[in-house]
Amino acid sequence: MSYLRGWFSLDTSSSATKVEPNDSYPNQLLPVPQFHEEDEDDGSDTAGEDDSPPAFPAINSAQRAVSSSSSSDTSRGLSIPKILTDSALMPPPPVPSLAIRQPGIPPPQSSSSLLAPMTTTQPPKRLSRRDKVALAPGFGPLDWGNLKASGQNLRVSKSMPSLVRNVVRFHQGVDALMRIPPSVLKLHNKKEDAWTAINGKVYNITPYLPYHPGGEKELMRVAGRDGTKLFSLTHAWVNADFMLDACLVGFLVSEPSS
Ligand code: HEM
Repeated sequence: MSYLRGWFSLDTSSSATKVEPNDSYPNQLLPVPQFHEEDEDDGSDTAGEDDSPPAFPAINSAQRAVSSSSSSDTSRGLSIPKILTDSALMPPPPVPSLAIRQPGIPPPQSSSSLLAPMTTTQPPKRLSRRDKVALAPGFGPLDWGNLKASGQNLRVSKSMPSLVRNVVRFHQGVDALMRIPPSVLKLHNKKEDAWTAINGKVYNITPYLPYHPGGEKELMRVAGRDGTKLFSLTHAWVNADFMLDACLVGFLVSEPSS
């Protein structure tokens, strides 16, 4: 208890008694706890233990001095915040009338509108120039996904020359991909036997032709040659690696020097 005595070496009894139950002391300040001399060490281990917390802020602290120097709490913004009723709160924003909105027609002008700016209601000009081809029933993106997952060998096509088919099958059999120079790639430029190279990988695009959203004609423009540039210029966002993974036949290599 000696350390406690140190804390309360000042005249605690007098400062504590200044706080009357009805005094309007600031909310933040707790009344100074009463300190009783009789509680002093009486020889037993626990009898003199005082569990009452120390005054906070400390009795002589600057905080206490400042707060007790002013009589009005509200003058220093120390009042308890009031809970506002619904009617005293800010009204909610108006509900946007999305239902009346039509593409290309400006929405009603309102400064508080949450609608997207007008520019996004028009389709991008780039897309309107494109020829999106109506695919035959059963040839949508999901159907292509199902065909890939079916386990059917898409690296070879029934329509391709049997010699080519056998070479591709042979490589598949030994789990090796072919090294294809441009001169060989060039031979595969017909619908029934169409290969193209995208980012160094050579794909058999014949099975994908009826599934291509841009149409067979456009896709055939890259048959028998490196289509990386045209592919990227048309739709760089398309993941050819994923779309055609089941059609991979080999890698494009430079022409062997003989
Ligand atoms: C060789 C691999 C190719 C693959 C895997 C492929 C795949 C795709 C895919 C998935 C789409 C739909 C994209 C979308 O809706 O955002 C598409 C659209 C299209 N593709 Fe390809 N494509 C290929 C090559 C080409 C080539 C060489 C051309 C020729 C210029 C072409 C022309 C188009 C066009 C015009 C569209 C329609 C774009 C649109 O709807 O805005 N594609 N293609």
